Amino acid sequence: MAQQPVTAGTAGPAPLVMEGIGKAGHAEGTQALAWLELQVERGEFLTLLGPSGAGKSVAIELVAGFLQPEAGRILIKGERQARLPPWRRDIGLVLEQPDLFPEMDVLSNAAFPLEARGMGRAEREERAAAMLERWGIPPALARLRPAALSPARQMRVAMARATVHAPALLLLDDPFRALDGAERESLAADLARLRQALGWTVLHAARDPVLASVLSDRMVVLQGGRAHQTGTPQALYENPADPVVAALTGPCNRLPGRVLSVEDGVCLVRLDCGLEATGLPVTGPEGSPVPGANCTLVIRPEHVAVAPLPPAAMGEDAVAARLIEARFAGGEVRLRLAIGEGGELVAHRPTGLPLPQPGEEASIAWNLSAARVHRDPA
Ligand SMILES: Nc1ncnc2c1ncn2[C@@H]1O[C@H](COP(=O)(O)OP(=O)(O)OP(=O)(O)O)[C@@H](O)[C@H]1O
Repeated sequence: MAQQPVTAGTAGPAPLVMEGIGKAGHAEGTQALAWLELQVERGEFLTLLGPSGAGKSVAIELVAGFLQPEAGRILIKGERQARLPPWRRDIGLVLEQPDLFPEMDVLSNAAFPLEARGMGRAEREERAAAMLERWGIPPALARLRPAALSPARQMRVAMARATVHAPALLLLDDPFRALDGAERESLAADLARLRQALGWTVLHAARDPVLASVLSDRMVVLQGGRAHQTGTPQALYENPADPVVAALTGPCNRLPGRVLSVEDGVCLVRLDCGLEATGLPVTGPEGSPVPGANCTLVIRPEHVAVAPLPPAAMGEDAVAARLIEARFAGGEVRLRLAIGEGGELVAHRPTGLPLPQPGEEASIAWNLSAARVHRDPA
């Protein structure tokens, strides 16, 4: 009898639901995950973003079935997974290392999930060869052992193996981390293109916010084993819930200060370095600044303009600054500036603009409407 085509489904329950997941950590009394709740929708690319030790890998391993939660439940396409071993789950999995079977050739590696599901040799090899080609592995490499391939190509074979059977859920535990810049960009571009074309649903764990933002529909910032903030990459970048999320989602300046007044949705802050910043928008009820509260002003480096001019020549709201250092970084220059008394700020400016020299008089003009003020925790 002809095999059913292996394609992603189009209807039914969410590919992944994690409900109230708790998992004890290695150390006594610690929680690797504490009440993690999330749902990945069909065709969605969701990234768990967080620092080392946030619980990203534990979350992936729980979904894969290598670990069991002490609390909560995991459903894949509405089906409870508690009693299912990893090989019975409707998933594909790629870890930081390709972990290919060293004794099998490239084609057999990529065909393995189809073989495990009972598909005949000719058909599974045809499908695996097609998936390898989609991932940029030409037929000429099919009969080689994985060790004969570069690490980047091995990762592509691992991607083909994880997707050849069109799993309900593709689990990626930071497969980009060990790759160099160009390989990483190229693999990410292929992943973005293929998952769009083939409708894959992806749960991805990452530390690099830029790569995660490019790939993801939504991101969950994991901190201390909990979902700290969830949103689109842009929403998290522009409106982080607190300075911690701000720092995890991209470069930012975090300037300590005190709220002087709050009126009509904007506040005035006196920074610890002596400068006053006014016109700062008050966002969200959580951590909203109140007069007298200690706070942190968060501003991204691209919202700080720098010029080799005295403040009076730069504009009304310009602030005197002194350049500490400037570093060329491709399309931008990264500047470190001293402001006020003991304050420091990083600015990223497009290359080609006139910039001050180290030690020279300069000014900054910051776009405070793009800054955020967060009340410090009590
Ligand atoms: N199998 C396990 N059982 C219980 N706790 C674990 C297990 N593996 C890791 N942990 C603990 O869970 C916490 C989260 O670890 P995890 O490896 O998930 O972090 P991570 O966010 O993936 O970090 P990284 O980015 O460094 O990979 C750590 O405190 C770790 O010691």
